[in-house]
Amino acid sequence: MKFLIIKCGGSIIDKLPDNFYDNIAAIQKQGDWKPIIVHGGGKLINELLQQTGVKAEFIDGLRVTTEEVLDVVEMALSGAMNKFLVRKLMSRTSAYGISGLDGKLLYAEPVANAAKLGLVGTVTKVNTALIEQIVEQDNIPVISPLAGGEDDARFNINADLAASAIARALQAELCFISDIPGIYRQVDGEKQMLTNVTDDELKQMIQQGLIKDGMIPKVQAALEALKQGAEKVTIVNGLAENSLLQLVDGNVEGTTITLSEEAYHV
Ligand SMILES: Nc1ncnc2c1ncn2[C@@H]1O[C@H](COP(=O)(O)OP(=O)(O)O)[C@@H](O)[C@H]1O
Ligand SMILES: CC(=O)N[C@@H](CCC(=O)OP(=O)(O)O)C(=O)O
Repeated sequence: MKFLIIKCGGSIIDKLPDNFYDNIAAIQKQGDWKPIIVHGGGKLINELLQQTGVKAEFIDGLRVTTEEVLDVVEMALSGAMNKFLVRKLMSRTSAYGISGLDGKLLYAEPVANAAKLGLVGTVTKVNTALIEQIVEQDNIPVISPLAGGEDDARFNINADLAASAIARALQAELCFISDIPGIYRQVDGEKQMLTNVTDDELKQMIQQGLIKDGMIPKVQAALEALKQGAEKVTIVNGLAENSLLQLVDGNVEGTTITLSEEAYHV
């Protein structure tokens, strides 16, 4: 079974065209690939926090998470965002919404700098059997990035990193759908969209400050997947017509991230 992890960012979910969901259903029907959705919802979390007067702070693209913030994160991700996506797919095929907390789908430990980030976790275990069971029953799993932990702990997981952990555990292909059509390099005010980029180039771009904010965990997630054997990770323009069907046909409209030549020869 070949799995395709499609990570949908909260920045774009409300703008994705019907054709995007049609493509997911078509891919499932074709049968070569088993699509799995992992979603974020950062934008909605920000809006809800703003309404309650809590300030949203980020360190390198990760949200500083207190218990109070985590209540909102859980409500937004495992509630509204998850069910929105399930409904979109239900009219085309069968989908099963599940939080990473349920059935220990995602198990995490506190992140290294928990002193600053609070209740943010690093995924240490993925219940692949549970995901496979959902897929075998012809459901598309729709996963929200919350995780359980020791005792009754719960963690906020950046959705890009959750998608990468799931992709690694299932040896799956990973693609990101975000509010940008790909990774760009901005030099002297001019934006250049990159069709192909290597891990070395990305590391350099982070150092140069050319990759910022939410793109940092996305790139980190991509590099982790590549290190663990993924051939390529893509950032796909979800607004383009038939973007996902083109992806499974090997034509990416967006950015393809691969390991550098040197890395292949290590
Ligand atoms: N070099 C870059 N190329 C593309 N996007 C970048 C880059 N550096 C920073 N970004 C930012 O990353 C954002 C995408 O991350 P994020 O807002 O977390 O989206 P999502 O909700 O899809 O995960 C873009 O909207 C853009 O502002
Ligand atoms: C730890 C952390 O940053 N968690 C994220 C989880 C949601 C997310 O990643 O949503 P996007 O994919 O829309 O960015 C957050 O609280 O915003």
